[in-house]
Amino acid sequence: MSAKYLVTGGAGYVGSVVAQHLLEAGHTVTVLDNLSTGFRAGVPAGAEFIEGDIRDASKWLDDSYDAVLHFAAFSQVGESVVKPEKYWDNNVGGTMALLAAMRAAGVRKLVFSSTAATYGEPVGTPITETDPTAPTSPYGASKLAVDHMIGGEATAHGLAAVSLRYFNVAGAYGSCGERHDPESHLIPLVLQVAQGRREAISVFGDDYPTPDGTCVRDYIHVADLAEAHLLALGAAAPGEHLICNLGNGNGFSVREVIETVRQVTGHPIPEVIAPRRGGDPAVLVASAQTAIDRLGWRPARADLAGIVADAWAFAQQTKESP
Ligand SMILES: NC(=O)c1ccc[n+]([C@@H]2O[C@H](COP(=O)([O-])OP(=O)(O)OC[C@H]3O[C@@H](n4cnc5c(N)ncnc54)[C@H](O)[C@@H]3O)[C@@H](O)[C@H]2O)c1
Ligand SMILES: O=c1ccn([C@@H]2O[C@H](COP(=O)(O)OP(=O)(O)O[C@H]3O[C@H](CO)[C@@H](O)[C@H](O)[C@H]3O)[C@@H](O)[C@H]2O)c(=O)[nH]1
Repeated sequence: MSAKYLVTGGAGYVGSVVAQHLLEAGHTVTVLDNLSTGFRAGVPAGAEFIEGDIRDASKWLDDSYDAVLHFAAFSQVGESVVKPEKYWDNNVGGTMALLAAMRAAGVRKLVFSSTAATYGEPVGTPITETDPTAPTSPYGASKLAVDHMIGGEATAHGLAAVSLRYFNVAGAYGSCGERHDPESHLIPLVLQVAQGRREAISVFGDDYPTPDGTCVRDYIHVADLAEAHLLALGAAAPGEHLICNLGNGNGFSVREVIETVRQVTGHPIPEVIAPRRGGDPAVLVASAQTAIDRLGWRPARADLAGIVADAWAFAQQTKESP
Protein backbone atom coordinates (compact mmCIF):
# COMPACT_ATOMS: atom_id res chain seq x y z
CA MET A 1 0.00 0.00 0.00
CA SER A 2 1.28 3.45 -0.89
CA ALA A 3 2.12 5.72 2.05
CA LYS A 4 3.40 9.28 2.59
CA TYR A 5 6.75 9.77 4.33
CA LEU A 6 8.77 12.71 5.62
CA VAL A 7 12.48 12.09 5.09
CA THR A 8 14.64 14.47 7.12
CA GLY A 9 18.16 14.78 5.73
CA GLY A 10 17.06 13.40 2.36
CA ALA A 11 19.51 15.66 0.48
CA GLY A 12 22.37 13.79 2.16
CA TYR A 13 24.02 10.50 1.37
CA VAL A 14 21.97 7.84 3.19
CA GLY A 15 18.69 9.80 3.22
CA SER A 16 18.75 10.29 -0.56
CA VAL A 17 19.30 6.58 -1.20
CA VAL A 18 16.45 5.63 1.16
CA ALA A 19 14.17 8.29 -0.41
CA GLN A 20 14.94 6.80 -3.83
CA HIS A 21 14.02 3.30 -2.57
CA LEU A 22 10.75 4.62 -1.08
CA LEU A 23 9.85 6.27 -4.39
CA GLU A 24 10.65 3.08 -6.30
CA ALA A 25 8.32 1.21 -3.93
CA GLY A 26 5.50 3.58 -4.97
CA HIS A 27 5.41 5.83 -1.90
CA THR A 28 5.06 9.62 -1.69
CA VAL A 29 8.15 11.30 -0.26
CA THR A 30 8.78 14.77 1.14
CA VAL A 31 12.41 15.63 1.89
CA LEU A 32 13.10 18.19 4.65
CA ASP A 33 16.73 19.31 4.59
CA ASN A 34 18.53 22.56 5.44
CA LEU A 35 21.38 21.73 3.02
CA SER A 36 23.97 22.20 5.77
CA THR A 37 25.91 19.17 4.51
CA GLY A 38 23.57 17.92 1.77
CA PHE A 39 23.01 19.07 -1.81
CA ARG A 40 19.79 20.10 -3.56
CA ALA A 41 20.85 17.98 -6.54
CA GLY A 42 21.05 14.95 -4.24
CA VAL A 43 17.28 14.92 -3.64
CA PRO A 44 15.83 12.17 -5.85
CA ALA A 45 13.57 13.24 -8.72
CA GLY A 46 9.97 12.63 -7.71
CA ALA A 47 10.37 13.71 -4.08
CA GLU A 48 8.88 17.00 -2.87
CA PHE A 49 11.64 19.18 -1.38
CA ILE A 50 11.36 21.57 1.56
CA GLU A 51 14.50 23.57 2.33
CA GLY A 52 14.20 23.95 6.08
CA ASP A 53 15.46 22.91 9.48
CA ILE A 54 14.14 20.02 11.57
CA ARG A 55 13.82 22.49 14.45
CA ASP A 56 10.97 24.07 12.44
CA ALA A 57 9.37 20.75 11.47
CA SER A 58 6.03 21.78 13.02
CA LYS A 59 5.59 24.25 10.11
CA TRP A 60 5.24 21.39 7.65
CA LEU A 61 4.36 18.22 9.52
CA ASP A 62 0.68 17.27 9.59
CA ASP A 63 -1.37 14.13 9.95
CA SER A 64 -1.20 13.36 6.23
CA TYR A 65 2.20 11.73 6.94
CA ASP A 66 2.31 8.03 7.84
CA ALA A 67 5.83 8.13 9.29
CA VAL A 68 9.07 10.08 9.57
CA LEU A 69 12.45 8.68 8.56
CA HIS A 70 14.97 10.80 10.43
CA PHE A 71 18.47 11.11 8.93
CA ALA A 72 19.19 14.81 9.51
CA ALA A 73 22.21 15.18 11.80
CA PHE A 74 25.87 16.05 11.94
CA SER A 75 27.80 12.81 11.78
CA GLN A 76 31.58 13.22 11.85
CA VAL A 77 33.20 11.46 14.78
CA GLY A 78 36.43 13.52 14.63
CA GLU A 79 34.70 16.91 14.28
CA SER A 80 32.43 16.12 17.22
CA VAL A 81 35.45 15.77 19.51
CA VAL A 82 36.56 19.34 18.76
CA LYS A 83 33.07 20.89 18.39
CA PRO A 84 30.81 18.92 20.77
CA GLU A 85 28.31 21.77 21.18
CA LYS A 86 27.51 21.61 17.45
CA TYR A 87 26.48 17.96 17.87
CA TRP A 88 24.36 18.40 21.02
CA ASP A 89 22.58 21.36 19.47
CA ASN A 90 21.71 19.80 16.10
CA ASN A 91 21.39 16.11 16.87
CA VAL A 92 19.71 16.31 20.27
CA GLY A 93 18.05 19.75 20.11
CA GLY A 94 16.88 19.16 16.54
CA THR A 95 15.41 15.74 17.31
CA MET A 96 13.62 17.08 20.40
CA ALA A 97 11.86 19.61 18.19
CA LEU A 98 11.07 16.96 15.57
CA LEU A 99 9.54 14.61 18.16
CA ALA A 100 7.42 17.47 19.54
CA ALA A 101 6.22 18.29 16.01
CA MET A 102 5.36 14.62 15.39
CA ARG A 103 3.42 14.44 18.67
CA ALA A 104 1.49 17.61 17.85
CA ALA A 105 0.67 16.38 14.33
CA GLY A 106 -0.26 12.86 15.46
CA VAL A 107 2.47 11.19 13.35
CA ARG A 108 3.23 8.09 15.42
CA LYS A 109 5.84 6.14 13.50
CA LEU A 110 9.59 6.85 13.31
CA VAL A 111 12.70 5.24 11.85
CA PHE A 112 15.88 6.83 13.20
CA SER A 113 19.51 6.72 12.02
CA SER A 114 21.42 5.63 15.07
CA THR A 115 24.98 4.42 14.93
CA ALA A 116 27.66 1.96 15.97
CA ALA A 117 29.31 4.97 17.63
CA THR A 118 26.78 4.60 20.51
CA TYR A 119 28.72 1.56 21.78
CA GLY A 120 32.18 3.11 22.08
CA GLU A 121 35.03 0.67 22.65
CA PRO A 122 33.22 -2.69 22.40
CA VAL A 123 33.36 -5.36 25.11
CA GLY A 124 33.33 -8.08 22.44
CA THR A 125 33.05 -8.79 18.72
CA PRO A 126 30.55 -8.83 17.11
CA ILE A 127 28.58 -6.11 18.92
CA THR A 128 24.99 -6.91 19.92
CA GLU A 129 22.30 -4.41 20.90
CA THR A 130 22.42 -5.52 24.55
CA ASP A 131 26.13 -4.69 24.85
CA PRO A 132 27.05 -1.68 27.02
CA THR A 133 26.83 1.76 25.42
CA ALA A 134 29.78 3.97 26.36
CA PRO A 135 30.39 6.32 23.41
CA THR A 136 33.94 7.56 22.84
CA SER A 137 32.83 10.70 20.99
CA PRO A 138 30.27 13.47 21.47
CA TYR A 139 28.74 12.34 18.16
CA GLY A 140 28.08 8.86 19.56
CA ALA A 141 26.87 10.35 22.84
CA SER A 142 24.43 12.65 21.04
CA LYS A 143 23.00 9.73 19.06
CA LEU A 144 22.70 7.61 22.22
CA ALA A 145 20.85 10.48 23.92
CA VAL A 146 18.41 10.52 20.99
CA ASP A 147 17.90 6.76 21.29
CA HIS A 148 16.99 7.28 24.95
CA MET A 149 14.69 10.17 24.02
CA ILE A 150 12.89 7.99 21.46
CA GLY A 151 12.52 5.17 24.00
CA GLY A 152 10.78 7.56 26.38
CA GLU A 153 8.55 8.90 23.62
CA ALA A 154 7.47 5.35 22.74
CA THR A 155 6.70 4.39 26.35
CA ALA A 156 4.96 7.63 27.31
CA HIS A 157 3.23 8.61 24.07
CA GLY A 158 2.81 5.42 22.05
CA LEU A 159 5.35 6.15 19.30
CA ALA A 160 6.20 3.09 17.15
CA ALA A 161 9.95 3.52 16.68
CA VAL A 162 12.95 1.74 15.22
CA SER A 163 16.53 2.91 15.77
CA LEU A 164 18.82 1.43 13.14
CA ARG A 165 22.42 1.41 14.35
CA TYR A 166 24.43 1.61 11.15
CA PHE A 167 28.02 0.52 11.04
CA ASN A 168 30.12 2.09 8.23
CA VAL A 169 27.93 2.91 5.27
CA ALA A 170 29.56 2.80 1.83
CA GLY A 171 28.84 2.25 -1.86
CA ALA A 172 26.29 4.01 -4.03
CA TYR A 173 22.93 3.42 -5.67
CA GLY A 174 22.67 4.67 -9.24
CA SER A 175 22.95 8.46 -9.19
CA CYS A 176 22.71 8.62 -5.36
CA GLY A 177 25.99 8.41 -3.50
CA GLU A 178 28.37 9.99 -1.05
CA ARG A 179 29.70 13.49 -1.68
CA HIS A 180 30.55 15.43 1.42
CA ASP A 181 32.41 18.73 1.22
CA PRO A 182 34.91 18.40 2.75
CA GLU A 183 34.93 14.60 2.65
CA SER A 184 35.91 12.81 5.86
CA HIS A 185 35.01 9.16 5.20
CA LEU A 186 37.67 6.63 4.33
CA ILE A 187 36.39 5.01 1.11
CA PRO A 188 35.49 8.23 -0.78
CA LEU A 189 38.81 9.77 0.34
CA VAL A 190 40.81 6.81 -0.97
CA LEU A 191 38.85 7.03 -4.22
CA GLN A 192 39.83 10.71 -4.49
CA VAL A 193 43.47 9.55 -4.48
CA ALA A 194 42.64 7.13 -7.31
CA GLN A 195 41.12 10.04 -9.23
CA GLY A 196 44.24 12.16 -8.77
CA ARG A 197 42.38 14.68 -6.58
CA ARG A 198 44.61 13.89 -3.57
CA GLU A 199 48.27 12.81 -3.43
CA ALA A 200 47.95 10.13 -0.73
CA ILE A 201 45.64 8.74 1.92
CA SER A 202 46.46 9.39 5.57
CA VAL A 203 46.12 6.32 7.78
CA PHE A 204 44.96 7.56 11.17
CA GLY A 205 47.03 5.42 13.51
CA ASP A 206 48.87 2.13 12.91
CA ASP A 207 49.32 1.21 16.57
CA TYR A 208 45.83 -0.05 17.40
CA PRO A 209 45.45 -3.52 18.94
CA THR A 210 44.37 -5.05 15.60
CA PRO A 211 46.16 -7.53 13.28
CA ASP A 212 47.77 -4.80 11.12
CA GLY A 213 47.60 -1.96 13.67
CA THR A 214 44.90 0.01 11.81
CA CYS A 215 41.23 0.41 12.80
CA VAL A 216 38.77 -2.29 11.79
CA ARG A 217 35.27 -1.40 10.58
CA ASP A 218 32.20 -3.23 9.23
CA TYR A 219 31.34 -1.69 5.83
CA ILE A 220 27.70 -2.04 4.73
CA HIS A 221 26.34 -1.27 1.27
CA VAL A 222 24.01 1.73 1.30
CA ALA A 223 21.40 -0.14 -0.79
CA ASP A 224 21.29 -3.03 1.73
CA LEU A 225 20.88 -0.38 4.42
CA ALA A 226 18.04 1.28 2.49
CA GLU A 227 16.17 -2.02 2.24
CA ALA A 228 16.33 -2.37 6.03
CA HIS A 229 14.57 1.01 6.36
CA LEU A 230 11.64 -0.11 4.26
CA LEU A 231 11.32 -3.26 6.39
CA ALA A 232 11.67 -1.22 9.60
CA LEU A 233 8.60 0.86 8.70
CA GLY A 234 6.42 -2.13 9.53
CA ALA A 235 8.43 -3.59 12.40
CA ALA A 236 7.49 -1.79 15.62
CA ALA A 237 4.16 -1.82 17.46
CA PRO A 238 2.79 1.40 19.02
CA GLY A 239 4.70 2.02 22.26
CA GLU A 240 7.64 -0.11 21.13
CA HIS A 241 11.20 1.07 20.50
CA LEU A 242 13.14 -1.54 18.56
CA ILE A 243 16.94 -1.16 18.20
CA CYS A 244 18.74 -3.04 15.41
CA ASN A 245 22.39 -3.08 14.37
CA LEU A 246 23.03 -3.00 10.63
CA GLY A 247 26.31 -4.38 9.35
CA ASN A 248 27.65 -7.45 7.57
CA GLY A 249 29.52 -8.94 10.50
CA ASN A 250 32.87 -8.72 8.64
CA GLY A 251 35.63 -6.39 9.79
CA PHE A 252 38.13 -4.77 7.40
CA SER A 253 41.14 -2.75 8.50
CA VAL A 254 41.99 0.66 7.03
CA ARG A 255 44.90 -1.02 5.21
CA GLU A 256 42.61 -3.73 3.78
CA VAL A 257 40.23 -1.05 2.49
CA ILE A 258 43.10 0.77 0.80
CA GLU A 259 44.32 -2.50 -0.76
CA THR A 260 40.79 -3.23 -2.04
CA VAL A 261 40.65 0.23 -3.65
CA ARG A 262 44.00 -0.53 -5.34
CA GLN A 263 42.54 -3.73 -6.77
CA VAL A 264 39.30 -2.10 -7.95
CA THR A 265 40.84 1.03 -9.46
CA GLY A 266 44.29 -0.20 -10.52
CA HIS A 267 45.82 2.90 -8.88
CA PRO A 268 48.85 2.45 -6.54
CA ILE A 269 47.26 4.67 -3.78
CA PRO A 270 50.19 6.01 -1.76
CA GLU A 271 49.55 6.00 2.00
CA VAL A 272 51.10 7.98 4.84
CA ILE A 273 50.83 7.15 8.52
CA ALA A 274 49.23 9.96 10.52
CA PRO A 275 48.37 10.26 14.24
CA ARG A 276 45.26 8.58 15.60
CA ARG A 277 42.03 10.56 15.13
CA GLY A 278 40.24 11.45 18.37
CA GLY A 279 37.18 9.36 19.26
CA ASP A 280 37.98 6.30 17.08
CA PRO A 281 37.43 2.85 18.67
CA ALA A 282 39.87 0.17 17.40
CA VAL A 283 37.27 -2.35 16.15
CA LEU A 284 33.55 -1.97 15.30
CA VAL A 285 31.88 -5.09 13.85
CA ALA A 286 28.13 -5.77 14.01
CA SER A 287 25.95 -8.66 14.89
CA ALA A 288 22.87 -7.94 12.76
CA GLN A 289 20.95 -10.93 14.15
CA THR A 290 18.16 -8.72 15.53
CA ALA A 291 17.63 -7.11 12.11
CA ILE A 292 17.62 -10.55 10.51
CA ASP A 293 15.09 -11.92 13.05
CA ARG A 294 12.85 -8.88 13.53
CA LEU A 295 13.01 -7.16 10.13
CA GLY A 296 13.56 -10.22 7.95
CA TRP A 297 16.57 -8.34 6.58
CA ARG A 298 19.30 -10.06 4.53
CA PRO A 299 22.28 -8.09 3.19
CA ALA A 300 22.73 -8.91 -0.50
CA ARG A 301 25.87 -6.88 -1.25
CA ALA A 302 28.32 -7.77 1.52
CA ASP A 303 31.45 -8.15 -0.65
CA LEU A 304 33.85 -5.25 0.06
CA ALA A 305 35.22 -5.16 -3.51
CA GLY A 306 31.66 -4.84 -4.82
CA ILE A 307 30.88 -2.04 -2.36
CA VAL A 308 34.06 -0.20 -3.40
CA ALA A 309 33.30 -0.78 -7.11
CA ASP A 310 29.87 0.86 -6.73
CA ALA A 311 31.40 3.81 -4.84
CA TRP A 312 34.05 4.08 -7.60
CA ALA A 313 31.40 4.12 -10.37
CA PHE A 314 29.59 6.93 -8.53
CA ALA A 315 32.80 8.90 -7.92
CA GLN A 316 33.56 8.71 -11.65
CA GLN A 317 30.09 10.17 -12.47
CA THR A 318 30.63 13.13 -10.15
CA LYS A 319 34.32 13.83 -10.72
CA GLU A 320 34.07 17.60 -10.75
CA SER A 321 31.64 18.13 -7.88
CA PRO A 322 32.69 18.07 -4.19
N1 LIG B 1 27.39 7.52 6.76
C1 LIG B 1 27.60 6.65 7.74
O1 LIG B 1 28.53 5.82 7.68
C2 LIG B 1 26.70 6.63 8.94
C3 LIG B 1 26.89 5.65 9.92
C4 LIG B 1 26.06 5.63 11.04
C5 LIG B 1 25.03 6.55 11.17
N2 LIG B 1 24.87 7.52 10.22
C6 LIG B 1 23.77 8.47 10.39
O2 LIG B 1 22.99 8.49 9.21
C7 LIG B 1 22.46 9.78 8.97
C8 LIG B 1 22.80 10.22 7.56
O3 LIG B 1 24.21 10.24 7.41
P1 LIG B 1 24.86 10.70 6.02
O4 LIG B 1 26.17 10.02 5.91
O5 LIG B 1 23.86 10.56 4.94
O6 LIG B 1 25.12 12.23 6.34
P2 LIG B 1 24.91 13.50 5.37
O7 LIG B 1 25.68 14.61 6.03
O8 LIG B 1 25.22 13.15 3.97
O9 LIG B 1 23.34 13.78 5.47
C9 LIG B 1 22.75 14.46 6.54
C10 LIG B 1 21.73 15.41 5.94
O10 LIG B 1 21.02 16.07 6.99
C11 LIG B 1 20.90 17.45 6.68
N3 LIG B 1 20.74 18.15 7.97
C12 LIG B 1 21.64 18.21 9.00
N4 LIG B 1 21.11 18.93 10.02
C13 LIG B 1 19.87 19.33 9.64
C14 LIG B 1 18.84 20.08 10.25
N5 LIG B 1 18.99 20.60 11.47
N6 LIG B 1 17.69 20.29 9.57
C15 LIG B 1 17.52 19.77 8.32
N7 LIG B 1 18.46 19.06 7.68
C16 LIG B 1 19.63 18.83 8.33
C17 LIG B 1 22.16 17.79 5.92
O11 LIG B 1 22.03 18.94 5.11
C18 LIG B 1 22.35 16.51 5.09
O12 LIG B 1 21.69 16.61 3.84
C19 LIG B 1 23.03 10.68 10.06
O13 LIG B 1 22.07 10.79 11.07
C20 LIG B 1 24.24 9.91 10.56
O14 LIG B 1 24.52 10.19 11.91
C21 LIG B 1 25.68 7.58 9.10
O1 LIG C 1 41.47 9.83 5.88
C1 LIG C 1 41.10 8.92 6.64
C2 LIG C 1 39.73 8.77 7.03
C3 LIG C 1 39.42 7.75 7.92
N1 LIG C 1 40.38 6.92 8.38
C4 LIG C 1 40.03 5.83 9.31
O2 LIG C 1 39.11 5.00 8.64
C5 LIG C 1 38.16 4.44 9.55
C6 LIG C 1 36.77 4.77 9.08
O3 LIG C 1 36.60 6.19 9.20
P1 LIG C 1 35.34 6.97 8.61
O4 LIG C 1 35.13 6.55 7.19
O5 LIG C 1 35.55 8.43 8.88
O6 LIG C 1 34.14 6.40 9.44
P2 LIG C 1 33.94 6.33 11.03
O7 LIG C 1 34.68 7.38 11.75
O8 LIG C 1 34.19 4.90 11.44
O9 LIG C 1 32.41 6.71 11.20
C7 LIG C 1 31.39 6.26 10.32
O10 LIG C 1 30.84 5.09 10.83
C8 LIG C 1 30.30 5.23 12.12
C9 LIG C 1 29.75 3.87 12.55
O11 LIG C 1 30.79 2.93 12.66
C10 LIG C 1 29.17 6.25 12.06
O12 LIG C 1 28.63 6.43 13.31
C11 LIG C 1 29.67 7.58 11.54
O13 LIG C 1 28.58 8.47 11.37
C12 LIG C 1 30.34 7.37 10.22
O14 LIG C 1 30.95 8.59 9.83
C13 LIG C 1 38.50 5.06 10.93
O15 LIG C 1 39.31 4.17 11.64
C14 LIG C 1 39.33 6.30 10.57
O16 LIG C 1 40.26 6.65 11.56
C15 LIG C 1 41.71 7.05 8.01
O17 LIG C 1 42.59 6.31 8.45
N2 LIG C 1 42.01 8.05 7.14
